Amino acid sequence: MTMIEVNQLTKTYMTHERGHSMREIAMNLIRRPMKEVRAVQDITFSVNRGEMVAFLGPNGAGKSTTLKMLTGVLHPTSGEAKVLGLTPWKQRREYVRHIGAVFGQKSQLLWDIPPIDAFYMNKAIYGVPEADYRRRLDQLTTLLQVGDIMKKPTRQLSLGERMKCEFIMAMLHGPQLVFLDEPTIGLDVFAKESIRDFIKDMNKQGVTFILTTHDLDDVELLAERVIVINHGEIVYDNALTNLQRLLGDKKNVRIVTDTPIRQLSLQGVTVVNSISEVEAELEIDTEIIPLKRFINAVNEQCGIQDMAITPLPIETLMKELYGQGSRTMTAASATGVPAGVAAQQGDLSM
Ligand SMILES: Nc1ncnc2c1ncn2[C@@H]1O[C@H](COP(=O)(O)OP(=O)(O)OP(=O)(O)O)[C@@H](O)[C@H]1O
Repeated sequence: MTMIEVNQLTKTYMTHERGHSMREIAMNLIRRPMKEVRAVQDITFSVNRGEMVAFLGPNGAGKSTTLKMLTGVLHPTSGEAKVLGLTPWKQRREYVRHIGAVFGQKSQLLWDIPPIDAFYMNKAIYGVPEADYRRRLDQLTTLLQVGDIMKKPTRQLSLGERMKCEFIMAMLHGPQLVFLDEPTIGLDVFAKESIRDFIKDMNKQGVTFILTTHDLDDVELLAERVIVINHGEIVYDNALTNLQRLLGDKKNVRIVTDTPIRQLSLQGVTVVNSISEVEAELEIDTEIIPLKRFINAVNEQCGIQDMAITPLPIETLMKELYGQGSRTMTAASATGVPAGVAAQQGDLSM
């Protein structure tokens, strides 16, 4: 069942152009020309109930602008979005009852007040019945292992403790859809694990999540589907596992040899990190050189002492999509279908 339906959503900001030279700065005192910034352009996608979607892109790609429109904070320049059957920026009052949001860099708690009091305020704002509130608070505090810390003023909490309370705050009214913006930023490995486990648990219980993050571990551990936006346009919308196939059959190989690797000369093999004379990280294109041939050739030329073969790291995949790698590509160009359609087909026919 479709929960989010976005159709050709576009947002153009109008900003004042700033001069840099003394003359331009002086001219700006009299007249400041306006400039258009196309933050999001014609994006179309849909999300089903119960999905966990990572919404990714480099800095300035248009992620926050999209999330602001989907949470109803910002009006689009054109296009439509229906979330839970409502238009977020038009029916905001009704809409916010059904959604939650957690921002890693912004707090929804009140600095001098203990989280438990802020929770109670939210209960009143959302009109959550006492019995539902108690049941949810119990469940959330158990899952996140939050004990008495919620009775301390927020300013005394560690970042990990505060983030757990931010999640409770966002979930107490029982939202069906939750927007997460960098939910694990700055957390240590234990806090990250506990937050990620919590998100997975809530997702299993049917909550839909839209996750924006620059932490690719979050993506690998949480999201099955990835939407990548770049320069305001969707360049990939499909399963995370299919990203691998989009790049062809490339593998990452870490290798230790008997003789120096620089003597190795093979088509389809690139040294991405030279660790020592006899140890390196290679990227191999198995379409050009199948694994078996690669292993035989390396053994003959340099002698293999140790070797580990893994899929390309997600960072490499993302760099390619963000256009900083060796080639820029889009799901649409690789598959012959519009990026928004690719996910619904569930597979990339390559
Ligand atoms: N209020 C605004 N006025 C003018 N331009 C804006 C405004 N907000 C964002 N922009 C511009 O719109 C583009 C998209 O910005 P947005 O904040 O949506 O990107 P983002 O993908 O969230 O980036 P980041 O990962 O850095 O948070 C950028 O070029 C940004 O400078």
